[in-house]
Amino acid sequence: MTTKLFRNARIVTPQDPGAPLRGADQGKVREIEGGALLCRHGLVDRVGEEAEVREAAKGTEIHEEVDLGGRCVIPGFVDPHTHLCFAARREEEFRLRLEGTPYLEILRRGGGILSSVRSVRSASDEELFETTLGNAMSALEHGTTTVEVKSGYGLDTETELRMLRVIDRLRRETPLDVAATFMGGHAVAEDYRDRPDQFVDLLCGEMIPAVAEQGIARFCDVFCEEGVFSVDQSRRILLAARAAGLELKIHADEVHDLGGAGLAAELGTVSAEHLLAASEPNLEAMAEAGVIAALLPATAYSLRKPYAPGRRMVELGVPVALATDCNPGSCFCESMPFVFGLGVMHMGFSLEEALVASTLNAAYAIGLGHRVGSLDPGKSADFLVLDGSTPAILAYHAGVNPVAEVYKRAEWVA
Ligand SMILES: N=CN[C@@H](CCC(=O)O)C(=O)O
Ligand SMILES: [Zn+2]
Repeated sequence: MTTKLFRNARIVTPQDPGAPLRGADQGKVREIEGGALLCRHGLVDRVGEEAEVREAAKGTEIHEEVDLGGRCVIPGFVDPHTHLCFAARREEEFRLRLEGTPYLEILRRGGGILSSVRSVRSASDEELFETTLGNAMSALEHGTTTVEVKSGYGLDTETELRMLRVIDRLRRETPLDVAATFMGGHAVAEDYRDRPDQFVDLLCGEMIPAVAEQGIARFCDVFCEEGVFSVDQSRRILLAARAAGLELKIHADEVHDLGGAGLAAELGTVSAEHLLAASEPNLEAMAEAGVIAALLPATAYSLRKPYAPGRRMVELGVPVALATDCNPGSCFCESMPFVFGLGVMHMGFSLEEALVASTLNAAYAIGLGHRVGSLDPGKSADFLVLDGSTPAILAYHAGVNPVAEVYKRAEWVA
């Protein structure tokens, strides 16, 4: 382990007050011209103007100095919502959607998520890992240094556990920090199509206890949506998960305003996802309960839906995070810069608000705010060198990868 000094950078980072930023603070960042970052044992030790950092480092042996050429440095992206563990793409379905078939109609016909369930069940562990690894490495090249990954293409105990083991292998074999989420409540399994409550029984009575016993997931998530799980069924699943020691997330009001955002507030989930159709009173309730909105604009783009009311959420005081939702159906996108750009161009976020949403608040959305998401002393030295001098490059240089270099724990990884 060495001490490294990264210098000649324009550093832009949120400063962590110990909680997600919201309301007027959603865009609060620190900008340091001529900045330097002193890293020790893979952690941030000092950050500030170069002279100040050097002064503080006096007497410390610096093993390596890196000149970052005046480029912009931001914290590594945290992607707090993905389904990137899958076995096969669904290009044909994308074509169907372009031709007008709604996303939920494809699921109702046995395609969509259920088609991914069939391909995951028939893939070997190695095949599943290879595809997952490819998606994760692409995310890393686009600046994601910490990622949440959900199961949910198994829908039976054995395959859900298998997915979670693959996700755990991703954590062990790549530089990424990985948060695992159990999402057996992603759709009603085909065998249970006519008896969804029995599938909920299976989730609560068998799958959740098995996942909790193995300790391989931190969160439990559920798809609360018309034709998938009702608010009551979602509540049952989430309460069983909480009783088993899992933390909660919910896919809420993605297509219809079913009241998922209200359930998130009622249960005090860590985050609520999507929220394209959420009602204003339920968003107010989320603000009151401190639930983080994990917004997924690349999904709105891919589904050709109106974007979630991100600006309004900031006004209401809901802490906002951004994520890719990378999955083979509704949104095949592993690029946080693309998501950042959509947030700025279509959701009314300032550059600083989008930066906080995709770093610090995203870290809090997966319970890792104390370790990653900002360049504060004591946190993991995860940072990106952008191909530009300000974070504007992320939205301005569209359709390409504006991330020039990726460092994880102060090591160059991409
Ligand atoms: N909407 C539910 N789940 C995913 C899509 C999963 C899929 O289509 O495979 C989402 O968040 O968009
Ligand atoms: Zn999702």
